[in-house]
Amino acid sequence: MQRLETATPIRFQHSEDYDMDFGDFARDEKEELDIEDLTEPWYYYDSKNNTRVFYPIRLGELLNERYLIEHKLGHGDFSTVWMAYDLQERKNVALKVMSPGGCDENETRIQAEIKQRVQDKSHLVVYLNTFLLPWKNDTYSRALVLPLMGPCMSWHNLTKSSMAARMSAAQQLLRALESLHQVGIVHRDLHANNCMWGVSSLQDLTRTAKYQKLGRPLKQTIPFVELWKPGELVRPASIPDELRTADFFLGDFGIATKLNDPTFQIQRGYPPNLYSSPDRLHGQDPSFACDMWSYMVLFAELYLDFPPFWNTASDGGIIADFLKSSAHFLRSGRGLENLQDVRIQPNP
Ligand SMILES: Nc1ncnc2c1ncn2[C@@H]1O[C@H](COP(=O)(O)OP(=O)(O)OP(=O)(O)O)[C@@H](O)[C@H]1O
Repeated sequence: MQRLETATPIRFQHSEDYDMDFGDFARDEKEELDIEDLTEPWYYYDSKNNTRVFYPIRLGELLNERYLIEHKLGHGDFSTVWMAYDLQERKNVALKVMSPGGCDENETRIQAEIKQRVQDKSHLVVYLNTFLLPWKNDTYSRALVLPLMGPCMSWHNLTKSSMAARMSAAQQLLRALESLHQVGIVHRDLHANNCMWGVSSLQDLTRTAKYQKLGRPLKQTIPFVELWKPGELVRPASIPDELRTADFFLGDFGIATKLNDPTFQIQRGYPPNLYSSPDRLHGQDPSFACDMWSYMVLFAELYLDFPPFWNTASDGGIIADFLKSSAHFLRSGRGLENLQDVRIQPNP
């Protein structure tokens, strides 16, 4: 069996974790397309014409002499998120590795503020630790060590949840927002991908057993870019429903800000249109109201299984969408068939 070689001797929980099995490389073009469909685009790693370059990482790499990268969890516009095993504390964590010059400074600062000032953090995904990863020049990528979460909110998992579980999620999310607003923090990016269910502990499992539950990683070397260190595109883990818990969390504070504190710069950025309050499009200052608008969209989604506005590009815009979804909702539960075809002329 091939062994993991590192400068410092490391201790694993299970002898088989010394194994170098970190998933499978794609064998053909179809598997490469499967990966590319679900991962960050390769050109995010290219420093040419790119202001937010991603830090290349590969499975099996040991970061900060402590975090062994075992799987991929997801990515955003500013980061990649990996499942890692913390060899020091012997637990699974999520590592959010942010590209320099994006929202990294703001997210770290807001998270520090949350850690220090927010009383009830039980529904917020707040960092456990943070460290810097050096590039070959004087640049650094900031990594946040986060508690490992389950899947994001999606139609797929809502349809498998009882109404009681969905309303409990709505209540937990409202508590998360309340605890932020109490200290003057506005999230500004509330949407389904930033809301996550909890996950049952994978604590005592070997890496092989974790791969059996989450799917074996499928990976390819980052193509087309001349990298300064090795890196891989990895298809994210798929967390099965049986591992999802009823706990609900709010994460991603990249564009959050603190009201009435000029030392916090307002980051550019919006949630997806579906969740964005109209005042944002008119350049209004951040307020608690913009979070509450997005919260009500999420609440409607939790209640109905589908978002209240889903087709804003269609004739009639957002008002028509709203009426269409109300009609759909009323028809499904209360038998008002005639509301089916609501059409409104676009406002000139
Ligand atoms: N603690 C966690 N545990 C498990 N998965 C996570 C965790 N944090 C983030 N993820 C996954 O990684 C994805 C990207 O994370 P996040 O939204 O924080 O990145 P981002 O770069 O700030 O994104 P955006 O472009 O939306 O601002 C999430 O949608 C989620 O799937």
